[in-house]
Amino acid sequence: MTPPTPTAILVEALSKTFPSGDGGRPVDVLRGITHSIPTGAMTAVVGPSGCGKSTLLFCLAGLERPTTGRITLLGHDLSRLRPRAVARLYRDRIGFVFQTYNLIPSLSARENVVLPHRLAGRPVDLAAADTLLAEMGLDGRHRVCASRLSSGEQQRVALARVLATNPALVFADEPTGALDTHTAAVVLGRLRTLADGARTVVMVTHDLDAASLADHVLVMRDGLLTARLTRPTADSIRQVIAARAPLAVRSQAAVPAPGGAE
Ligand SMILES: Nc1ncnc2c1ncn2[C@@H]1O[C@H](COP(=O)(O)OP(=O)(O)OP(=O)(O)O)[C@@H](O)[C@H]1O
Repeated sequence: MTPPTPTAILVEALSKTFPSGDGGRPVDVLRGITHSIPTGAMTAVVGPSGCGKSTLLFCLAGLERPTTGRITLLGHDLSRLRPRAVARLYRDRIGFVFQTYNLIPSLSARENVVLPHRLAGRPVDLAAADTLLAEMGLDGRHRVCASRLSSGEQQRVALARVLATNPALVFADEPTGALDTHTAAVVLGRLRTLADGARTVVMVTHDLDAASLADHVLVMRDGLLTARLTRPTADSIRQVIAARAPLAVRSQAAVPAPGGAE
């Protein structure tokens, strides 16, 4: 296996414009983002609702095609990758925890967790799936149909499904959105452990306490990256979001070390 490169994702001059639904002006959701996301670290993306966080995540993950710019994902230029190769990357190296969970409603929690292995024709370890579900606080729920699980339970099954494939890179869109504080801490702890184990985690979140567990925090506003913070506290992230100042000002003044902007 080739050793991991220090950069998991390289984003160059990324823009994304959506056509307007009502025939009006197109919407520029991402407006020129250049950044690199390091391997083996946890990166959180924060910013006001509608600033483009999920769109950025989907572009980074190869699930949304950029309007302009280039994304290099685990060493692959996404614009040159055929859909089958993207599918292979997902099968072998990437996991995505969707905001909408994307479970198969008619399958049990356990069958959802082992589904990627079944689809890939790999051996299935039901006991390991149950252990993961128990770790997510879903002990005894493995036989329950996904459609009968609460939102918070579905969210944790979705994470267990990703963990089951032990991916090199995990994307998570609001992974604690439906969870109470205790369960959110469990989920975040698991994502943190992944990064501590040299996996790459990229998470979109509204929760600044969750973001403060990340090694790097990207602050977005109006389709732009406005700050990059290293190991910031929740308060320093809040300050940066509130400051609405240009990046240069923010990086010198708003965030004290060690939570300073890069
Ligand atoms: N497929 C699409 N077609 C048209 N507009 C879209 C599409 N997807 C997203 N948008 C628009 O792009 C903007 C950014 O959406 P996005 O979901 O990326 O923001 P966000 O920061 O993740 O928001 P939130 O925090 O509320 O989830 C929004 O105005 C949204 O309506």
